[in-house]
Amino acid sequence: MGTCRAGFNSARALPEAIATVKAPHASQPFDTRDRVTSFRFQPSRPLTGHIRVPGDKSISHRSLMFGALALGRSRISGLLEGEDVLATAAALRAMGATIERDGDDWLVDGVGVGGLLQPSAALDMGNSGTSTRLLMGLVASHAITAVFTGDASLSRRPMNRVIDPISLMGARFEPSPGGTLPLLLEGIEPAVPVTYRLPVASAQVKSAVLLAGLNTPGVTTVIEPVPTRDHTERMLRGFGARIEVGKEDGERVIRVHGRSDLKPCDVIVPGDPSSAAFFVVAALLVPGSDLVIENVGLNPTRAGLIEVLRAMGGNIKELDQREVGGEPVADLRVRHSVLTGISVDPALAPSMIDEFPVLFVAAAMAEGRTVTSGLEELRVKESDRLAAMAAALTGAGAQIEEREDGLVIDGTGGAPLRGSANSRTKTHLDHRIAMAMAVAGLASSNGVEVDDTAPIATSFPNFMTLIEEACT
Ligand SMILES: O=C(O)C1=C[C@@H](OP(=O)(O)O)[C@@H](O)[C@H](O)C1
Ligand SMILES: C=C(OP(=O)(O)O)C(=O)O
Repeated sequence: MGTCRAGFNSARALPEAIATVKAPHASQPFDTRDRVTSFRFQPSRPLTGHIRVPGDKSISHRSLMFGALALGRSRISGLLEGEDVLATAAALRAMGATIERDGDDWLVDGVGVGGLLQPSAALDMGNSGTSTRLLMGLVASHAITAVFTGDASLSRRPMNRVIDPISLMGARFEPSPGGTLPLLLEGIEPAVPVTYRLPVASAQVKSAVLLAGLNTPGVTTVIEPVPTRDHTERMLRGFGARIEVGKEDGERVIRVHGRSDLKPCDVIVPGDPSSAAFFVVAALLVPGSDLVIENVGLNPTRAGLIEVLRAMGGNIKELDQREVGGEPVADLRVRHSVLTGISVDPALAPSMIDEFPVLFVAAAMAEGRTVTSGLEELRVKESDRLAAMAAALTGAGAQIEEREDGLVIDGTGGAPLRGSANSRTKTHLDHRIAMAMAVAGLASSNGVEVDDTAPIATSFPNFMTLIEEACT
């Protein structure tokens, strides 16, 4: 097993190791527990004008990670300065990378593939599954030991999906019961290359294995039966990694050749389609709206929501289609539309996995029934998003049936939601629940109370400001 540099004694039991290194939580900028803020989202005027949502979260995490592994200086424009991405930045700094703001850009001075250093304290991942799982992959093929901690939501999420493949590569884990955080990871150098077929459609698991492969001699292969977001593949190519993507027997196969240098890059991060989604649905639902959301990333592995909303009758036009930083981008013009319920093809789920909470809001005001299925993954996000949205929308006056793998929603036919005045959405530390129900409030007749808006800052720090901008 891997040799341990100074800092951790890998033979020590996990709780003791964590007690020694645990970062003081209250001082972390991404800890939401001390600043619970409830807010009542009131019926809105039409959404109009032009807005710009912040940078893509997935691309922002990856630009910091790949910049940290490159030899030299990368410049990132449009980085999302949300708490999740800042957790990634803090962890990479703790492992030797230099990451600083430079005007509106961010500069990353990398340590080279294989050059990450032993962190001297636990890596606090806050609320961020992407930070945790991708960084576990990076640490796995270095001779370092790290403890990963997170908030109450992240500490409930399953990590065995990453522990399993990374253990095959030789890394050793001491997770908390059920394969959760806090966990200790003892990396190994050299790790063993594997061929791994993903048992679950997850870009985080795919990326964790590929990132472990970067510092592993030989070829690490991931077989992806169901395609998921492909930012890791696209960006690694941009950073000069030796990576091949092909199709074999109908499945995507990705091969990364380890131990080759990454070159620094200038990355331009497009606007996040998962953040734009809240404004797309708000503009579709609030009568009189005509809103342009500029610079939205429309990578086909992320654009499922737009396809579904159009199939429901949503008036969404792509203006000025172009390429930004290797990703398709357009400005979206969205006009109020009367939506019709549909049966959502479960094959589309990976391309809109984070957008279901707000799709459920759209469905709650559509004409007729919307049926969703194949969504078991939503139960292991920041919250159980099927249960949380079923409860929240029922409180807001919608007709919902919760099934094991999806929701069935009977819409109002365009009429605003009319919840009881004292019902309150429970967000369960989940930014997407908070924002989806904010949209429900804008389209309601008497408002929707959200119990805790603090988690919104994990992915969309200026959400409230943009609502004001679009609604006035
Ligand atoms: O790779 C990524 O950047 C992400 C992958 C998705 O998670 P899964 O891989 O768990 O589906 C998504 O829900 C998350 O917000 C970001
Ligand atoms: C699931 C999400 O993020 P993560 O897995 O990074 O916490 C999300 O942003 O909706």
